Amino acid sequence: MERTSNLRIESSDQLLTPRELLSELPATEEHLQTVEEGRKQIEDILSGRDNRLLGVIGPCSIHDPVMGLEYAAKLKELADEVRDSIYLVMRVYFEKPRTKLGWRGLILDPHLNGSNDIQEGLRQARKLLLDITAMGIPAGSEMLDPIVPQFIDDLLSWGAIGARTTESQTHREMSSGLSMPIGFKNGTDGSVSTAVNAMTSSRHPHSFIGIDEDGKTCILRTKGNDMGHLILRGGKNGPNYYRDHVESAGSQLREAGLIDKIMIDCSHSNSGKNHERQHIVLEDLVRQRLNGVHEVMGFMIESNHFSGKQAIPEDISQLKYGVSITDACIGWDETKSILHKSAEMLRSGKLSLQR
Ligand SMILES: O=C[C@H](O)[C@H](O)COP(=O)(O)O
Ligand SMILES: C=C(OP(=O)(O)O)C(=O)O
Repeated sequence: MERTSNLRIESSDQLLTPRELLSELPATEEHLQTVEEGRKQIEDILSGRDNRLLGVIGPCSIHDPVMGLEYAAKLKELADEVRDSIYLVMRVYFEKPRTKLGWRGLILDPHLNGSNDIQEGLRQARKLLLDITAMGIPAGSEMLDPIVPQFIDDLLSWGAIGARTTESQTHREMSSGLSMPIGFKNGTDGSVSTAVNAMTSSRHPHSFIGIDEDGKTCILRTKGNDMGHLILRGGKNGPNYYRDHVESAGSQLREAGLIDKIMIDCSHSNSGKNHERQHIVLEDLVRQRLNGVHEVMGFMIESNHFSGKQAIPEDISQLKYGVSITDACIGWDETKSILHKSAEMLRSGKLSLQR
């Protein structure tokens, strides 16, 4: 075997098991109540029982848990202020898929220096989710590595499958066994049918190879996830948040017998990767909703303490506080202002969002 196998494996280090991490950092009744309440509110919005918009909002990626927690404290206040028209879930993204190469997120590389201390990354991620849910804020995250959910998914109220992995069999199977509602992004090429196919697949039971709480390889047999939904994020030919796109996607979903409530990603290819355009997308989707486009059920916004982004400096101590190290985000002042104005619009039925 040594002659033909593992030829490109440099080394392998044993990781603590999910059970070990969960007993080191256990969820209490308080955490579980936040998670369950978040899932219930999201399910109500997806099933049309709750008429509010769902907003998944937060940094493109978490690179500093302290900063993430400080963001959560601000979000808590804002969430309470807009709660009557918008239900907010914090975007707590720990894993980054990359177009080519780049920093892969807090779980993979918590020290931001390529040392890839994954065990510490998992610990920091779980600890932050405990701190956020203890504040009563539901959390959502992209599910990228199929082993990672065993370490953190008890603390998540919402999950996403990203544009680069919506077509992946592994991610469809994983989603079929996840306990929370899962949003599927359309493909990076703009293909909505990729996500519709993913939703169809993940609604059904699957059997695949995974790990259990003790890290033992096992056959996981899933029940299927009936809370899959579509996220329109634009594609290589431009945005896909306009009314025509939404209505056409809605028809595709109904034809496939799937949930026809759609989340619109205000960032990525819907903003042309220009964070300063996210408010335009938000205004448009709120207006659509007020004009009776019932498919629009929510939005995603990339927001941080301060706007823009920064490259990771050689000397990590030179990082600017509260600025994204992945996609550019809007800052907190703009976040507050556009969410308040959206909430006001939804409340009063007015069709314009003044900044
Ligand atoms: O939201 C995150 C990014 O858009 C995604 O991870 C791809 O990033 P990249 O194109 O910079 O690699
Ligand atoms: C990677 C992301 O988005 P997408 O999959 O749409 O590129 C993201 O939301 O962080």
